[in-house]
Amino acid sequence: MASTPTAVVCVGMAGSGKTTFMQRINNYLHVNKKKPYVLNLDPAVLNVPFEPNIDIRDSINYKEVMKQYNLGPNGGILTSLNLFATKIDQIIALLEKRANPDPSVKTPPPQHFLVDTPGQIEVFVWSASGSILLESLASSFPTVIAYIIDTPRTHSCSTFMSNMLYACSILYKTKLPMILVFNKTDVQDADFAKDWMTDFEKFQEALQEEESKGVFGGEGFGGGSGYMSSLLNSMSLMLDEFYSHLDMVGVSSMTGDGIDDFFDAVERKADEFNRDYKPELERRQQERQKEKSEKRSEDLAKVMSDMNMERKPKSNPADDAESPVESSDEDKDVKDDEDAREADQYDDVAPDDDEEGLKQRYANTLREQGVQIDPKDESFARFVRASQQRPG
Ligand SMILES: Nc1nc2c(ncn2[C@@H]2O[C@H](COP(=O)(O)OP(=O)(O)OP(=O)(O)O)[C@@H](O)[C@H]2O)c(=O)[nH]1
Repeated sequence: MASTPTAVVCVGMAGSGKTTFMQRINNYLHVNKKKPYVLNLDPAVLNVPFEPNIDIRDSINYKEVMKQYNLGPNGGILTSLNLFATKIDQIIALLEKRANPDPSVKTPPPQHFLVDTPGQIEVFVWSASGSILLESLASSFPTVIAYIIDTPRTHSCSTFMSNMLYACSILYKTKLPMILVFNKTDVQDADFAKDWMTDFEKFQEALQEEESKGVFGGEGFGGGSGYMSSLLNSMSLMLDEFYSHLDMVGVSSMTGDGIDDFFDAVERKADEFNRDYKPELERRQQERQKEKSEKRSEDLAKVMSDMNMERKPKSNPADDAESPVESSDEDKDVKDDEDAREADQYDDVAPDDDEEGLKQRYANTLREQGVQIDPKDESFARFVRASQQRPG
């Protein structure tokens, strides 16, 4: 039986090598005769070095969105994603069709959906449309986040910690299994990262070394403060639990090194998704459904109670007092109703005013404004009309 394809969503900071990594894994799967299905969700990318099956740029013109909505680059990407998210049902239907093709179709279904996302990581991860896209994917397929990290730029303790905190925030936001992909290992080996993630003391040693050399903060920041290093120390302790939920791999998108390890990690994370995340996802969906239906019943109850109030028969004066302006007495003339409604717009009567009292108040007000009117002969609507025609 064909297994359900796994969706691999690549996120990472601008320049971390996401697109190059996508190209590499796409190529790897083609070579291994496991042709993937590829989605590009970056509306602003000029050239994609692979052939996406679904491309946001085919349906959304990012430059036109910026022009029409008068937006800057980030607003343009966000709005494009929002517009694209409105089509998510069609996209998922298409992916499901790909995953379960007609038996007459010769080509085997893909085992992976590869998803490239915008370089502005926060636009995707923290936007409503990003959540909709991820949740919709995860409701249908095992979904794994590949967080791409620029290894040479993460070599100092503080940049490493910043990156880990970002990854942590993505994990808690998406609630999906995550693989940390330390990219560009042809330039900088990722062993240091593995050490720091598995051995707290090694991270502390590196921290002390950076401090003693005066290169704390890396890349020319120099110095640092005692406060910063103790903060980093505590954070690395706190992140210990977070690291235990992650898989990390070192790869080079340039040379292809480590890509086997990456797909091993994808398999492990897909199993983890089915075992741990899926039940949780289903529980959350059921909870949301329950909340929705409770809210609907609450709203319905409110509407019903409002209707009851309005529909109270005018059988005794006490009822009249409750609804001074509008009366839905079945026998009442429609014209009267219209008059009452018209007057209602201008009315700020206290709940215990009766109709006569209301007329009198209008008459008094109009008289004060110099309009002479006999309240006994006039409907509310005429009062209102008169008030609109009042002198001055
Ligand atoms: N040496 C080396 N360079 C890499 C590797 N992967 C990517 N690069 C380079 O890193 C730069 C950024 O790569 P991209 O793939 O465009 O990065 P991106 O994250 O998609 O960038 P955005 O489109 O801005 O989000 C390019 O110059 C790549 O050639 C790698 O494994 N090794």
